[in-house]
Amino acid sequence: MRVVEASDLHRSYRTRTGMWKRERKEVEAVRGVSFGIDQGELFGLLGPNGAGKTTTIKMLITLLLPTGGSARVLGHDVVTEPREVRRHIGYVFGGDRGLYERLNALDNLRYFAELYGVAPREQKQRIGYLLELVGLTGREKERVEGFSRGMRQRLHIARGLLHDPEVLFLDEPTIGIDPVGARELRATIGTLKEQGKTILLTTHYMFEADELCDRIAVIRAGELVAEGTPAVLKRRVSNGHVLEVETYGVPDSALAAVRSLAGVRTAAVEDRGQAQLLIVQVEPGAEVTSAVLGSLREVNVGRVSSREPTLEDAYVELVGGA
Ligand SMILES: Nc1ncnc2c1ncn2[C@@H]1O[C@H](COP(=O)(O)OP(=O)(O)OP(=O)(O)O)[C@@H](O)[C@H]1O
Repeated sequence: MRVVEASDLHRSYRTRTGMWKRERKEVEAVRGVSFGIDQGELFGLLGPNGAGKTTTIKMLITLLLPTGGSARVLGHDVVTEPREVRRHIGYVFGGDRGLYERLNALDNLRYFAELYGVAPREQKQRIGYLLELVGLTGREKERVEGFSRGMRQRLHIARGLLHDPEVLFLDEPTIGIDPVGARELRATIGTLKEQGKTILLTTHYMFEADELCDRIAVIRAGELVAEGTPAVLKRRVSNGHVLEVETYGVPDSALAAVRSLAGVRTAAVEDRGQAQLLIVQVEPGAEVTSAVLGSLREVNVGRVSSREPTLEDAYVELVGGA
């Protein structure tokens, strides 16, 4: 049995637009999404803004009813058995709402432990353990209003784990957190996985997904466009290599010339301070370096390098144009 199973999930929203002449509009946020997550797996759901990730998660955690299709968590239907589903899941949304600012961390956790029905005699030990897990031991007597974003986010995770759920939904948990804090949070997520939790994670950081996820699904405009391990996605989309050329002012004609070369799959330009980076996805087995440099004869060229494709390259190719 799969721990999380989404079958042809649909969700549309009715919205009203216009101040005077009110028009009803229907937005199809999720259009037939299916996937499964196995016990102990860390599954990543990736996609651009507005792709339907949060809407999908909200249906799985029983906060939103599907308008079509179905989903089960640990065998329980999210529509007909929401209480059973909630008993076994925890969720953490990025951002810093949902904590009591005037209370300290410990009292926040005590309050939510009570709310989630954690037995009184277990509360003390459980809260102590979670404070340790998220690295807030020693800060628990401080009011949340003085906490940094990273500390709040760690407290959110502790809150989501109070009732020791088997399945965790983490929606952009590292958003807005500094690199050191984000790294610590990733380590915490890794620990949870080692403990056997089944986790669904969304993130906009591709290296994070690559580092943490066993399997990834990419969603675009409400539909899944790819699914597989990070390695498979990288190979499936970009089984060649990537050539990077540092340049200073690439005219469109030169870019077009590079794109039309045999062996070049795609080429794009990214700004890097004063310079620009020309990123060329190369077909497997093709050798295009001298031809690319030939197309750039009129252009000031800096460092030239070749590298393996990253998950971000694969992602950009998958959702390109979204
Ligand atoms: N309550 C709502 N009412 C109307 N439309 C909504 C509502 N919530 C989401 N949408 C729309 O549904 C679509 C999917 O939104 P959703 O929040 O699921 O995307 P997302 O992939 O989580 O995006 P992000 O990466 O920005 O968080 C978007 O077009 C959004 O505008």
